[in-house]
Amino acid sequence: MLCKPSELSIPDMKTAYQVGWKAPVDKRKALASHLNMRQVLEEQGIQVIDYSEYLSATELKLNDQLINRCYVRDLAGVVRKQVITGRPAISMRLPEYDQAHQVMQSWFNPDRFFTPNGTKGATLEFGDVSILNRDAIVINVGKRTSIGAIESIKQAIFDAGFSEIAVIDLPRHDDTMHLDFNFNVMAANLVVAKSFLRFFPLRVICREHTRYAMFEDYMRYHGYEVHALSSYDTIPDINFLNINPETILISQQANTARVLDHPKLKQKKVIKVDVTELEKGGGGIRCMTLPLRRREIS
Ligand SMILES: NC(=[NH2+])NCCC[C@H](N)C(=O)O
Repeated sequence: MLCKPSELSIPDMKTAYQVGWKAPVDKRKALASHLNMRQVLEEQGIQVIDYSEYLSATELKLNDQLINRCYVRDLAGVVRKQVITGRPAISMRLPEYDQAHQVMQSWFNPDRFFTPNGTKGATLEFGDVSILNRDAIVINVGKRTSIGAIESIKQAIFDAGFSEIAVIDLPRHDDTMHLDFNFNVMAANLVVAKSFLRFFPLRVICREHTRYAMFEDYMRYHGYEVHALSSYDTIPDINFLNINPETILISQQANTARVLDHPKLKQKKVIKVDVTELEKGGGGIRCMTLPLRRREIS
């Protein structure tokens, strides 16, 4: 699932600063980048849906003006066959979460669509969630996602067949905001992470008990080597999308010589796409894509 960028341009640096963006944005350039990314995904055999195309004219009038609407990753997540809806930590994103959830709800069977009954203040943005394998899911409770939200989705995750929820608590800075600014899966046996994650313990919640594990030990336990980066350009380098197990879709701005410099990535097919204008809003390709259905791998 995607959503085209807003109909509003961000005219200058002062405005960009006030809305939490890095730079002014030209809506025409943003749309062109989006359509280009959409085309690449379709060429790769992915069925693409833009939720805004399912909104009524009145709803669209509002949606068109929501500057963060292209960052659909945060809205919801699919764990196995279960859709779980998110809840934003910043109120300017509330309308788009609501609208997208309403559209999505009409696509899925009610027993596959779970809206956690968020206890007060519980927030859950799916840029903070990463599925490691059939057993384990990693969630960052940092700047955007709260520990209370984990309580409300824990049972749904276990019911979906997972046995571990590994909770990390990353620094609450802009460049470490979501898990996917710091960490991403690169291959069946490789994850990329900013090197500072090495110092963080994870709280691993299981059905019956809780244990602690250091980040790298935990990854190793699940068969992943950590490709640790000590220098990086956060969004383009780390916020890429795995289109399928063989192919990575990454920003043109990414330093691929650095990010993809690993023996386990020699066979990887890498597709670069120019999303520079869209990255100015503080999100990258992963943030701009919400995978709903994935191919089962053996
Ligand atoms: N999954 C992500 N990293 N999303 C980034 C969202 C950025 C957006 N400007 C926000 O503040 O919410």
